[in-house]
Amino acid sequence: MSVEAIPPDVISKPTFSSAGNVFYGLLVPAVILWYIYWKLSRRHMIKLADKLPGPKGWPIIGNALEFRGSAHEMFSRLYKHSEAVDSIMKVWVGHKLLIFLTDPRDAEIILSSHVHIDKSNEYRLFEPWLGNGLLISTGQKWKAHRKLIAPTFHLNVLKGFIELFNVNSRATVEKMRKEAGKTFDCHDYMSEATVEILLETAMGVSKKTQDQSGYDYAMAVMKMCDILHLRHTKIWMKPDWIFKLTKYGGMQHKLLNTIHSLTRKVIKSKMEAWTKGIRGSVAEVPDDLRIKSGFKKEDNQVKSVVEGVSFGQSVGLKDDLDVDDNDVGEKKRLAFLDLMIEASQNGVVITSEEIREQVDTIMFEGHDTTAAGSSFFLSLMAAHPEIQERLIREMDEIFGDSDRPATFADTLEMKYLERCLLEALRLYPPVPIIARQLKENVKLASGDYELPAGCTVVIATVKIHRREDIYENPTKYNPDNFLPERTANRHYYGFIPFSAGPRSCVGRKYAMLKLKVLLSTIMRNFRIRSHLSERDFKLQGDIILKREEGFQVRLEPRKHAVKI
Ligand code: HEM
Repeated sequence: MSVEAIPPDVISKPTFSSAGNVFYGLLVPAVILWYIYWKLSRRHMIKLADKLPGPKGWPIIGNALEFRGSAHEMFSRLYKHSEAVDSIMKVWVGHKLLIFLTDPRDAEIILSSHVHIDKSNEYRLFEPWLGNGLLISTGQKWKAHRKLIAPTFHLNVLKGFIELFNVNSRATVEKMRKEAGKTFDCHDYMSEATVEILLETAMGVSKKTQDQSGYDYAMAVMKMCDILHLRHTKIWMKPDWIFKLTKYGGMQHKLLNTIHSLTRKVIKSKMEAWTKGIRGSVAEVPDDLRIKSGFKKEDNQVKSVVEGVSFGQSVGLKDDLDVDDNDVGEKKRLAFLDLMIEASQNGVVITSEEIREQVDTIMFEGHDTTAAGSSFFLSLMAAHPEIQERLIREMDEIFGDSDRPATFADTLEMKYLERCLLEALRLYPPVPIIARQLKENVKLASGDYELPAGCTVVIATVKIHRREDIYENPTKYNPDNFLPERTANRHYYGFIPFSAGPRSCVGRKYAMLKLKVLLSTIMRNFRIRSHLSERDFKLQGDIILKREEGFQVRLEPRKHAVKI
């Protein structure tokens, strides 16, 4: 029979099925061989992991199916599993071993160490965005840059930002006033405000000279976080070559253009000012505000121990942000981007590419975290009217009917606001987990467990903050949890919204001071209302903790509103 005589469908079928057979015939043994090789090469890790509690998984994929569904579903599922175990839980995601820790004594072993400071592999996905900036760098580079950057967030630098915190907080109140009476998502306003405040303080440029608004930047960051979260939780999205083929690869490319174009403009405009001999922020402070808010001598006389307690840190435990003023020479007391540029002029300490990476890092870490923290704070005020009334009384005691801007001394008087804020960061820590890659085995303090080298250890801050043995009635929003007598004997690692130890947050004092000025300005002008209670919060354990349904609130202008 000639080939032409065979009908086409008869020819194509066996050809296709034989190619498929060959493919599957090779794939299945390849996967089995890889699995055997992996089991043998990781037998030490697997042996130690077998002794740890955790949900049962499947061969090869492990517990990867736990990470299906929306960010809220994933968060709730993992949270539920963690309730079935004591203070440690292992999860296999394919061949990756994640170990969640929820005991403050174990968190201390990891976070206080100078050995376990390497970020886990998951942070690698941030590289196209943040390069090798402070958040993900390691070794000598991290050490040198941390030493350079930490002093730029010293309290003496921050006190110089108070006027700009006020100017921007008032502008935010003015924008929000348009929403009075309507239900809206306050997170959008908080994001824009925190980006613009960073531009005008740490970066020292005027938000007016940036033709792209802080809002566009903040929205691009939010979408980037969604993509990164997707890649963290869906194992097939991890290899770069697969990711680039998906629609998300193209989206990431566009979002990074928006993000990097803002940071490039910021650096360019700062460099121009620098070459003209201008140091410090070029942002405008209206004359009347400058005169009224001018520095009081006593602001500078606040002892660092008061500042230590006031900023939510335990007395006696100091880190590189708590250096005495005498240790920080006059020259070093420059704001972040001023100092970066000065250092780069000397050539050796930091290159211009490294400056770009650090600016991207500070812009991201400095705005999304505080936007989430302030949005949770406002949502909680709406959900707890009696707490809100007490806070408003404190505002009235400090400011009376006056529309004067807040001074640094005022922020120290905001004791109840501080407690409300710390309690918001306890129940809803903007960074809900912290992950590290272990280079060596680690014995835990909470039980007879040993973590194997090579695993990813995840400090579950959000769970530590809700432990019954640390907080009475732990899921209740109760600002009195931060009364001095209650914090005095608490385990230091029982409250770690800013992490702790050598890789703790460099921006924590900046964050607290800025939030006090921003939130007090809002509370002097509005009462916050909502039809939702705290039980309705659907948490989304993204890179940054958020509410899936958005931060819906309604504003009720107060009688003695601050005049703008
Ligand atoms: C409420 C606000 C904030 C919270 C809850 C927060 C929380 C944290 C946490 C938990 C870490 C450790 C992350 C990890 O190890 O994976 C961290 C690191 C960091 N934060 Fe913040 N942060 C806040 C605000 C800020 C601000 C305002 C800035 C800068 C202006 C900032 C800059 C950084 C940087 C650069 C790091 C990396 C430090 C290092 O690895 O040496 N953060 N932050």
